[in-house]
Amino acid sequence: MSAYDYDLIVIGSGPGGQKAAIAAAKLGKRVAVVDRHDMVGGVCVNTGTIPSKTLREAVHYLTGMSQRELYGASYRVKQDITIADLMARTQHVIGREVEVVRAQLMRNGVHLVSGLGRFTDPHTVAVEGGPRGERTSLTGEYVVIATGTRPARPPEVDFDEARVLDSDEILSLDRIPSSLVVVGAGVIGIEYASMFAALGCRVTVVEQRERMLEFCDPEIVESLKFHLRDLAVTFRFGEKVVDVAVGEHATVTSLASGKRIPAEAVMYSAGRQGMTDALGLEHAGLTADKRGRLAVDDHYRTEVPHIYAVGDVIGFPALAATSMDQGRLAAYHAFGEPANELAALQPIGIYTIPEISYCGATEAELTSSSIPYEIGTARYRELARGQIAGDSYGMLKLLVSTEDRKLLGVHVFGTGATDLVHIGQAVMGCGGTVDYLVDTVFNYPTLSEAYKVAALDATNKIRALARFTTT
Ligand SMILES: Cc1cc2nc3c(=O)[nH]c(=O)nc-3n(C[C@H](O)[C@H](O)[C@H](O)COP(=O)(O)OP(=O)(O)OC[C@H]3O[C@@H](n4cnc5c(N)ncnc54)[C@H](O)[C@@H]3O)c2cc1C
Ligand SMILES: NC(=O)c1ccc[n+]([C@@H]2O[C@H](COP(=O)([O-])OP(=O)(O)OC[C@H]3O[C@@H](n4cnc5c(N)ncnc54)[C@H](O)[C@@H]3O)[C@@H](O)[C@H]2O)c1
Repeated sequence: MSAYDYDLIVIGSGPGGQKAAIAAAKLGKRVAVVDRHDMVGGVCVNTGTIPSKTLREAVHYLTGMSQRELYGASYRVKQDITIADLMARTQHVIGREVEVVRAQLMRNGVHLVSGLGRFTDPHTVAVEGGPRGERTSLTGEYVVIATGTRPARPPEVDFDEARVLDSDEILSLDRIPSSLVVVGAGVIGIEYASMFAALGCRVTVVEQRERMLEFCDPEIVESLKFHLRDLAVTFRFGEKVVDVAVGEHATVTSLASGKRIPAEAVMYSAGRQGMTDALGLEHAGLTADKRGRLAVDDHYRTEVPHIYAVGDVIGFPALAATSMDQGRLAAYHAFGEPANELAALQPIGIYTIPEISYCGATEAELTSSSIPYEIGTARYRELARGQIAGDSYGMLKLLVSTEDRKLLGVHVFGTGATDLVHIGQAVMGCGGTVDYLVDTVFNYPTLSEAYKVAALDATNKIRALARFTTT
């Protein structure tokens, strides 16, 4: 008989928490997951990834954006798109996803305990605030903290849930604003900026840094900026917001440079804060940094060996995909189950309109490491599938080692980018060369054919160089 109620208590039911719980349950362990009744599935399902990606899909479909190349600039699936049109799809998908999470936990015998968890000692979690106000206390041999993050709110800004909003509240807007200031050009800011711009809203993006999405390929970021400017987005880089004044019908955002920007609404997407302040960390022997994040070792173990932390609460890369694997690996480590480390090669997908995705090295990284490479490019407009889909701006770029012809990086912009990237990831993961892509037959007409076109482009350039060198 164990001295504890559970072998594992997981705090937070987002991607990290879910996978930690299910991995432990599959090993025959007794597991409880604690989360608020209305947050099953975490930030991912309720306020973050799933709503934003469904909203994007609804915007993309209803605005007819992807078909305008074929049917003209005035093409729309629906003339007056309302917030209700957009939210109907979003709420439907959230509801389904919550059910999927509940069913998966239930059929694996994981107990879902409603409320907020707080340590009272290193092995005990008190749970308060269930739907009927119940309180309970659970003990566990191991604990996984997967409490994620919430939007960071600068203290000097008055968020009013109507005109000055964070990225959670943007989902409860009661109408599509005619103009919007987006503060912060991180991934969240740019994804929402592109959605509102596609809806015909005049968007101004204010970013204190000189550039946006610095980790991406600059050529692709330029293409995105070009597209967004074309949709009436204004960028203010190197500018800091110092004040937001709210009137009855509008807001005015003041920048440190003295500029003032009127807009119907303002959305803050200026980073996120770890959800650790209400966890009673002091009773567990833990401390968080000033952004609420917890430090872990290579096995996701905190400084208290039986307490693990996974997902956004441990910081970079703060993605749903990585959080899931961290949760699984934490549970395996706790219960001594052998597991491989995660592959170092991880993709990035940015669901702007149009979307961006990449995997592997960027040109800047290769240049600074003095690794010689050649570029192979395919433009969607030269692919039959690109023409059929009406995507004339998309592109795929391969970075190929001129020394051993290995694929070093793949960067995609346009339709299907976040799926297409995985072909390049698989080739790179297996140490493949550009010749594999040249020698492989792709379905025709597909966007995947871009790999072949880009591979031929790269090999033509490498051959030209080889001929020059040998003559
Ligand atoms: C707008 C937006 C868009 C995003 N888009 C993408 C994307 O396209 N792709 C991608 O990979 N990632 C995306 N992300 C990031 C992704 O959502 C996160 O990486 C992921 O949700 C983190 O998972 P997690 O396991 O840390 O838990 P989270 O999903 O953050 O959930 C944490 C859970 O813990 C609960 N919790 C907190 N404190 C307590 C407590 N004391 N007791 C009990 N429960 C508690 C919360 O209620 C919440 O349900 C996006 C995020 C946002 C905000
Ligand atoms: N597609 C995806 O994978 C996806 C989508 C959305 C979110 N996410 C995750 O969510 C995390 C958080 O995203 P985020 O965009 O909120 O955070 P972020 O920290 O990446 O970006 C915030 C930006 O706001 C700027 N900023 C802060 N204060 C400002 C001010 N006063 N004036 C002007 N600019 C200011 C910062 O310089 C920064 O560039 C990301 O790191 C990412 O991991 C991923």
